[in-house]
Amino acid sequence: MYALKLHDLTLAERLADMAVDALIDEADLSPKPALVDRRGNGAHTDLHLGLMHASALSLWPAFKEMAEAAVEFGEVGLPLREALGRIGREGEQVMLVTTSGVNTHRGAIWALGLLVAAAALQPESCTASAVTLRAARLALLNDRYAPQPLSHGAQVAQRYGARGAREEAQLGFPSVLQRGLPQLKKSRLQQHGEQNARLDALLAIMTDLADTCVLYRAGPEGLQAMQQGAQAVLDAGGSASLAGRRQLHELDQQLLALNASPGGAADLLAACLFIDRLDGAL
Ligand SMILES: CC(C)(COP(=O)(O)OP(=O)(O)OC[C@H]1O[C@@H](n2cnc3c(N)ncnc32)[C@H](O)[C@@H]1O)[C@@H](O)C(=O)NCCC(=O)NCCS
Ligand SMILES: Nc1ncnc2c1ncn2[C@@H]1O[C@H](COP(=O)(O)OP(=O)(O)OP(=O)(O)O)[C@@H](O)[C@H]1O
Repeated sequence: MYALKLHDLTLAERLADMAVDALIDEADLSPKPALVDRRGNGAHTDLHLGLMHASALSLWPAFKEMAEAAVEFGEVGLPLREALGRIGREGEQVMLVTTSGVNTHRGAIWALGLLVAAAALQPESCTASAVTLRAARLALLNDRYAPQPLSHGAQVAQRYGARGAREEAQLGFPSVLQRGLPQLKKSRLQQHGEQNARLDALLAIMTDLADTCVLYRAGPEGLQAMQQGAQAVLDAGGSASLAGRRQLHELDQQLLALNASPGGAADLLAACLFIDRLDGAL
């Protein structure tokens, strides 16, 4: 009887494992303000934790296929970009079948798909800055086959001129590189515990993000409440401190009252956890 060893997995399989792990860790992290977590559904009537897990697992083949496409094409270019677009759209259909039509991970497929492909292109060069730069170069290419639906993100981009998921990737994930990852490392160094460090990373992302989920559901008022409330938690000492926890509870209540779920920030936390694990892992 042989046990399957980690290094028996292909590069694409290991990257798909890491992407799904990041999604499950994000979903499980609690207490996240107004998001689905171990406590409940947050501001979502149509989501729950089991659905987030099932959705994350259903995306494993899509992430694997994206990594395989990157290995096959071997360089950043339109053929790879358009293959990723096709696989991403197919992954979205699998997600929607799994969830009976509910959007659980649309933004996550986009962000993690690009990052998985960027990692597979050059596994020996997977520092945070190297992998986000390659992901940005992929995101900048125009997929000729992408449909142009009037998505929630497109609607608030028109209404408020907000920078959404596409631009965040095209800029090389500044919310992850400049906010999430530094805060994750800082809170770990302060011995705040891994769960608190991850919550602090999510809050750091929320302080500055134009989260189009929040803008669509609650307008600029909701976005301001999210950004300022997240900053208040960090200023009070972060999620590991009692004062920070009180602020976090207040932020949760405020965002729930506004129906303002920061789904974009949650996706970027998953991206942050993925990148954090990538460095030196391949
Ligand atoms: C670019 C995407 C995310 C569409 O973006 P758009 O803003 O138009 O759509 P939508 O309103 O549905 O929002 C997408 C999701 O992004 C997340 N998000 C919201 N705000 C932000 C933000 N500022 N930064 C990052 N993510 C965000 C949220 O989870 C949101 O639900 C993507 O779905 C897409 O275009 N896919 C096409 C298929 C493709 O090319 N796939 C490639 C896979 S690598
Ligand atoms: N833990 C989480 N809880 C809730 N949303 C999350 C979580 N993690 C990631 N998300 C992201 O949030 C998005 C879902 O948010 P939302 O329901 O506002 O999207 P929508 O489909 O645009 O809006 P609506 O629900 O109004 O139809 C998904 O794209 C998903 O990637």
